[in-house]
Amino acid sequence: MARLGFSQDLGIDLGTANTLVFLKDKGVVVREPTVVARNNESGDIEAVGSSAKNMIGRTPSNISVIRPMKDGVIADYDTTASMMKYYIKQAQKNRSAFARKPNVMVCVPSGITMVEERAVIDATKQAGAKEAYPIAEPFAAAIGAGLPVWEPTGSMVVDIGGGTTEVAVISLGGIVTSQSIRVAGDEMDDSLIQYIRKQYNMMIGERTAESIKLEIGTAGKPEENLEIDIRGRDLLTGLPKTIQITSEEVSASFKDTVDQIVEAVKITLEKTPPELAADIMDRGIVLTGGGALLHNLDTVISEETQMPVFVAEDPLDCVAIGTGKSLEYIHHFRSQPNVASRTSKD
Ligand SMILES: Nc1ncnc2c1ncn2[C@@H]1O[C@H](COP(=O)(O)OP(=O)(O)OP(=O)(O)O)[C@@H](O)[C@H]1O
Repeated sequence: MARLGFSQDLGIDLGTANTLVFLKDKGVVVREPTVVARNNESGDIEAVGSSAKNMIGRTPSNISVIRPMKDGVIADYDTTASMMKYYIKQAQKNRSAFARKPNVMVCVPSGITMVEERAVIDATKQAGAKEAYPIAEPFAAAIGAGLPVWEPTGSMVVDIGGGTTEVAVISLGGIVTSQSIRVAGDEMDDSLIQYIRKQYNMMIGERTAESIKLEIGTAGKPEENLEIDIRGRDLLTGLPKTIQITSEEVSASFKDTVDQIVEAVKITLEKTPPELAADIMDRGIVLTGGGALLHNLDTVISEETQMPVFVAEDPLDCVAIGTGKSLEYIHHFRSQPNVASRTSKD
């Protein structure tokens, strides 16, 4: 039971696709899509998380489904703050009425601008945080993946989320070099939607595109050419129709995105000092984020870079676990904008 005046601090992975809340001593207690359904007339929130995601493409005119984060940053400030407030409440349902407000460690992309980072800090405070401490997403991902970030050894992490891919080399508690590109899992879904529109004159929704990716998507050429039925709207007749699509077609539509991810990894390796590059060669590159689960992506990155590549355990949870674990070092992070990369313990 919560003690008087006592509050459990939180780590939040505020992602483009998913938001996770880590409660100190408990682990990940909230794992929900970053989606909110709003009533256009009253402005009230109708649903948050999975129930709002289920409404995508299926709403009447008086309800809008909003994805308040885009490319790793806040696209709709008020909706983000309301959603975070809801998740913080959900994470702290056993909180005493007298408990102080929690301190919150919240992840931000490493390529974020000061204005974008300020918006994350302010939204987190508006959602109920006493103080909000930004932490660079790849740094949190590396901690969550169990990499030795505080040691004098090079660790390379590639966090492939919904909106951003973050590549970073970390040593001695700081980011030595990094790349952040606003291309990740959502871009693959978009490319598939565009491919089907051009090739088959058919419109599919983003939820359908994502489920095709999860079912038969691969990076590179698939080992087996699977075929599935998909349903959408014929753009010529306006009527529903079903087509068959193969895993080779799906994977070909992801090629541009996969190439951009590989390029970001190569650029980061080129900028890595030789001692650290040697460490990475020994220990390998670690992939985190939901995009790391794309079939064969580890093999493609390994072939292109000639480095060993591993997918972290629970890649979708790494950033949240990392934000939670860094709560132990909260005094090393300051509640100021633009400290994302200043993560040194000293
Ligand atoms: N099995 C899978 N295969 C391929 N992609 C997957 C799989 N599972 C999840 N994804 C994709 O991972 C992405 C979500 O990952 P994650 O939750 O790590 O992102 P996020 O933290 O919300 O985004 P960001 O870090 O960009 O802000 C989505 O694009 C989702 O479609």
